[in-house]
Amino acid sequence: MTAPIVQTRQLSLSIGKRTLCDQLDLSVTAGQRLAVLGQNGSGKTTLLHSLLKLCPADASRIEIDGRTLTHWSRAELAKTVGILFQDNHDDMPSSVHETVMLGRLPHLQAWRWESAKDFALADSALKTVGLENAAHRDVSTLSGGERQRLAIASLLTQAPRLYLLDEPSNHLDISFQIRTLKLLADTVEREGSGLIMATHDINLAARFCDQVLLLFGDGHYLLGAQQEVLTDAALTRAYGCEIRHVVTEAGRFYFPVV
Ligand SMILES: Nc1ncnc2c1ncn2[C@@H]1O[C@H](COP(=O)(O)OP(=O)(O)OP(=O)(O)O)[C@@H](O)[C@H]1O
Repeated sequence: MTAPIVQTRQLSLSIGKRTLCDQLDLSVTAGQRLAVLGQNGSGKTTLLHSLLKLCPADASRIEIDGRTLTHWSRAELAKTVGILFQDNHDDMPSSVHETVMLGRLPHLQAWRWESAKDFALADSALKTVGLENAAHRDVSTLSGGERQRLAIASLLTQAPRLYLLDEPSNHLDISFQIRTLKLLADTVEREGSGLIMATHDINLAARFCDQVLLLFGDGHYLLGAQQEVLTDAALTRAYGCEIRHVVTEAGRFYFPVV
């Protein structure tokens, strides 16, 4: 069996006195995609951030490439783990091209400028997300969806071994949601990297992820193959509203019953 890229061993996450998840054993191997689902405030972002030492958690219970997080420096983590934050605030004036080049920053050796390969990766990532004609524009002039695509291009330029995505479909229209998630899923499969995405979209999770972690917000969770976890009963319990599914020629679709 392939060694996990990321693994947690009995990881518990709490905020104040509230337990978000209790004794979580998750693992993502090369090519795997895990969706994290749950109500607002159930702990999805906290889990993603804990895997990158961005919030307090017991780092000795998290392993990246077989090494506990306690032994990873920030610089090493920046080369290996890439994160798409839920909200991208670009307060600094910079161009689209400068922003996408930031993805190469962790890979640059001290006192070395970007190489032709770095520029080629950035150009290719911009083209992939359809922003090649906006390279010289200031980021502040981009629409919300274009900013999200730029953030994804930066992540592709970083080419991490583990992709952590917090609401990757935010701001994207329905066509770009599908295109972007297909692109990320294909990238992960081709590069043998791993992906964990927090999302509110059960249908995107079902379509693009093979595993699902469903958080109930009280420390309990379900983790497993997506068909096993994404049952109407489990989703209804997790979201506190009735959820059902239909099976169509295009696949399984989930919807809330009003
Ligand atoms: N620094 C903090 N101080 C106090 N409470 C916090 C802090 N960070 C997170 N929380 C709380 O922890 C809980 C989990 O937050 P988290 O952002 O992980 O949820 P989420 O599942 O990603 O939510 P959403 O779907 O709304 O993005 C929330 O109730 C949040 O208010």
